[in-house]
Amino acid sequence: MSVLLVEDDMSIAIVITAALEAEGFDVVHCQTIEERDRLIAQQTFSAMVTDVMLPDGDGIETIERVRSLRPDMPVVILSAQNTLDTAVRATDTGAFEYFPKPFDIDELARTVRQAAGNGQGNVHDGDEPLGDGLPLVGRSPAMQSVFRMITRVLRNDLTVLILGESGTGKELVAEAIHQLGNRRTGPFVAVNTAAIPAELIESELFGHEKGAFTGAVARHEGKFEQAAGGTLFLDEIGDMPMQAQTRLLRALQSGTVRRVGGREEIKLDARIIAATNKDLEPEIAAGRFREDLYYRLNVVPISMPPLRDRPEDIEVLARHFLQHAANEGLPKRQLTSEAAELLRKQPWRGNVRELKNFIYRLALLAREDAIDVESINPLLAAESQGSQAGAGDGSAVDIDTAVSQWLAAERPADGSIYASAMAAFERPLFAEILKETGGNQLRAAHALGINRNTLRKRLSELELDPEAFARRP
Ligand SMILES: Nc1ncnc2c1ncn2[C@@H]1O[C@H](COP(=O)(O)OP(=O)(O)OP(=O)(O)O)[C@@H](O)[C@H]1O
Repeated sequence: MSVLLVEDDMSIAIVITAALEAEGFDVVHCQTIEERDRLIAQQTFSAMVTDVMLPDGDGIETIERVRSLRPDMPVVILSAQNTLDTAVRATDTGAFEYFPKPFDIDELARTVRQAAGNGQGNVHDGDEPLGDGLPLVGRSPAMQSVFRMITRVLRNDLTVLILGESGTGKELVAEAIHQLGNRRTGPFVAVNTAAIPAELIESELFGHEKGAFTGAVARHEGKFEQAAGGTLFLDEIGDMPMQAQTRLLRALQSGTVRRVGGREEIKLDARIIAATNKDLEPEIAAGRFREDLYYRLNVVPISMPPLRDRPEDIEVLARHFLQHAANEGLPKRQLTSEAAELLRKQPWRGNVRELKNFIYRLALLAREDAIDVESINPLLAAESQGSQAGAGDGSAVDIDTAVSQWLAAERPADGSIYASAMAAFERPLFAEILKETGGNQLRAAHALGINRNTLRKRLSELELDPEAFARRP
């Protein structure tokens, strides 16, 4: 069996040729689209392995020519542009498989064997319009497998369960599946099942009829109905109350929902994507999560790796967020490579969300257009102080304790408690922000979200001198 390899990077071509020959294939190698088209017209191959960026064009854009001559030849696409967009473009061509570079050569060889053995390459019909791509970035192998999983569920309605710590991008993945998938013309309805009071969750999800319970003054459409023709994203599924879990399971099993207090069976027409940051197996063992519901939801699991396990994504994410911040009107900043290295070394316990917030703050507060280590250090110091202050019970800063301690120690005369408390809070707050901005009042007012004149007035009332925070050269 022979395989056509289209790859202009000779070192990669040599490695792939050796691996495929070891699998028993004859490898015909060429470096351009022109040669590819000529060879395909002359000869039949069991499979083709092709790079995307070739000297005379794009290997994906021109794939139709290959398809029209050899519709049944499986195609394996290799790409150095590790974006979700490329993964989607590649799979939308009907490619048998897509491999982001760097890839595991043995896996590639196994895949080619499988593809050639199958004799048919079309996973998708290839006629689908392409999605717009989404700003989901990442170059780590872990994110590349997330992209591949996404591409596999775009042309079907399988239920997807997205697992991962808070801030790893679960909701963004759900949106990507919706926006790039078959249901993109329908609505995307997201429900945070943990944020709805237990007694309201059923009526939120399934709707209710007028008079179903006290307060049900009118008929209400549930989220399942609202998502008809589109996608229903059930977030924080691990925190769903038991009774609602039972109703959800029944809905998924029967493919219908019934409004609370209603008789009518409404056909379910939404793709379900669920997500949780909880490890569901211990929840099942503890009797807090229904095992049968878990199996219903866990048809295609996608695991979002924590950011600390994929430091190679930090720099691309940081640059991506700086660009976004600039698009939203913040100053356009560049990151020096030393600064990127420093960001890579941080633990980012809040994952991508924490990094994103940090980058936006940096974009706002940095004094120079080029963000270097000196601009980052003070902000990192402020972050770690913040997290130490809240380290006691692992929660955020305990403001309640601070208030009661302050009242116990400093309680002013009745009638002036509010003003004194506000001053007590404002003083360290303004000092902290001025420290971050090196005494720049304009930036501080921006960061605080208050008018510059208000800030100036309050500083003078509090007898805080912004000059005291100016950075010394
Ligand atoms: N790979 C990524 N590329 C670009 N932006 C990302 C990526 N991952 C996450 N983000 C951004 O980080 C933020 C947090 O992501 P998201 O809300 O999807 O996380 P989550 O896992 O659903 O969090 P939670 O469990 O707390 O709901 C969002 O603003 C999202 O746009």
